[in-house]
Amino acid sequence: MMATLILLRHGESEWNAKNLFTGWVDVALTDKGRAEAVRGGEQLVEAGLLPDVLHTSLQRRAITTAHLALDAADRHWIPVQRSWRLNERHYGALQGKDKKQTLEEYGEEQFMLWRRSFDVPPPPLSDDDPYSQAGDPRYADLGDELPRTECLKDVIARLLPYWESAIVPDLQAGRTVLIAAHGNSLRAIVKHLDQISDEDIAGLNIPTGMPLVYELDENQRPTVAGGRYLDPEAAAAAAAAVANQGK
Ligand SMILES: O=C(O)[C@@H](CO)OP(=O)(O)O
Repeated sequence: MMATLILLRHGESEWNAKNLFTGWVDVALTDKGRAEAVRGGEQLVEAGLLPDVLHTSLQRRAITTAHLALDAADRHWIPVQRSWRLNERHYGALQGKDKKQTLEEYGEEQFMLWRRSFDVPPPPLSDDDPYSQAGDPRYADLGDELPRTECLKDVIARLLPYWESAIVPDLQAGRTVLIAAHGNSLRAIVKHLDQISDEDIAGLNIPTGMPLVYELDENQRPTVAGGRYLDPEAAAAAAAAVANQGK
């Protein structure tokens, strides 16, 4: 069965505004981020796209964004499933670090390897770091699976089991599925959907608070590669700004 998938990165967070690496640190939305989320919901209504089910990460910025967007669309009541597998990429020892300072300290090549390479994770975050998630009750069930750092390849490996077991069944039932998640967990989904190479995915950036819509065939393959943003010009400008963070 054909189905519609809507990918929504959270609105601007407090650490997006401060230009800090965030990863699994559970920061809130800024006022601008909250407004982006509401606007995202209004865009869904304008496009006639009404989600039937919601999937989110376990992180506040995605959960709040989904709530604000769905509330604006009068769809706040739809069923929701949350999973750590949709969380942002764990940014290891970079969590809490300033992006511009990191670029200056380590140089552009290393900075971009950590930020956008497919398989080079940042150094791991120690469990006694103030920005560690060790001991966070929401991840208590993960045990040894709790990441201390991740590259995009790691994100895809932990996300795909959830994609297959929780999201694909909703798509197969013909539901309109909203996934509210994060820059790098959504890059992982887009890479999978559009079969983007390990090299080319480095150039793909996802803006905050802008719905990206895919029509999927019965095998969950996009009918149009890359999907479509509901406001393509604004999305292109915002994605370019994400690409240039740190500069
Ligand atoms: O800090 C992060 O967690 C992510 C998303 O905000 O940043 P980046 O775009 O640099 O991967």
